[in-house]
Amino acid sequence: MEVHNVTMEISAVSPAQYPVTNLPEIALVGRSNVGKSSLTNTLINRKGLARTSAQPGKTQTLNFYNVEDALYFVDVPGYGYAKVSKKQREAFGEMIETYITSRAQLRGVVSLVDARHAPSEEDIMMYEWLHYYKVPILVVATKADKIARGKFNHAESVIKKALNFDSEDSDFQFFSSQTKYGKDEVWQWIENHMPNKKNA
Ligand SMILES: Nc1nc2c(ncn2[C@@H]2O[C@H](COP(=O)(O)OP(=O)(O)OP(=O)(O)O)[C@@H](O)[C@H]2O)c(=O)[nH]1
Ligand SMILES: [Mg+2]
Repeated sequence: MEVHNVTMEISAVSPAQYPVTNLPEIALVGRSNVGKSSLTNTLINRKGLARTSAQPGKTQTLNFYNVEDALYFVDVPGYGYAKVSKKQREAFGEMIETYITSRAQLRGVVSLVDARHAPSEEDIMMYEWLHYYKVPILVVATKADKIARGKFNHAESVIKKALNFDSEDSDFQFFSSQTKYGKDEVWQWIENHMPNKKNA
């Protein structure tokens, strides 16, 4: 998709604040600092629309980015950030769970993991949980610029094995917001999950 117009439309913590539209939505989930906001910026060709930071825990609400009035990207707070209080972590968990289980126009979830490491317990739980709710999942192994191409196959099999990856309803893609590797493929996946996709 050629993206010209993007606005950060709504910051929400509860369903009453979600945008009232029927546009399809794609959510981005993953550990804090894994690169969700960077992926958002890369996909929409903006350097700093989604706030990124070397400090984890930057994104604290569900941020709805209206892309070309065609869909929303929903940037979700990262999990697994130790410095967030237990209470806040529970509130984040509830916010994400409510969104994913109740949002009719959610078309798919991009679940980010770090290409360099085996998925964490929380990555595995997130994948199992999305899978349980039958949400289409694209596992994106990000920061791929930090590993050599020759290690891609190995890294992919480590990640898929740990996740107990089910290729029936999940896809996998390496990605780098630094080199833009995988950007077209991620867009293609998103477009394939739009209700009005062409050539369907
Ligand atoms: N080398 C490299 N660094 C990346 C990549 N993606 C993100 N980063 C860096 O990782 C850090 C965290 O990126 P963010 O996009 O803010 O991460 P986030 O997942 O949105 O984090 P939270 O909002 O805390 O959940 C930043 O310093 C980014 O510059 C990538 O593909 N390659
Ligand atoms: Mg973020």
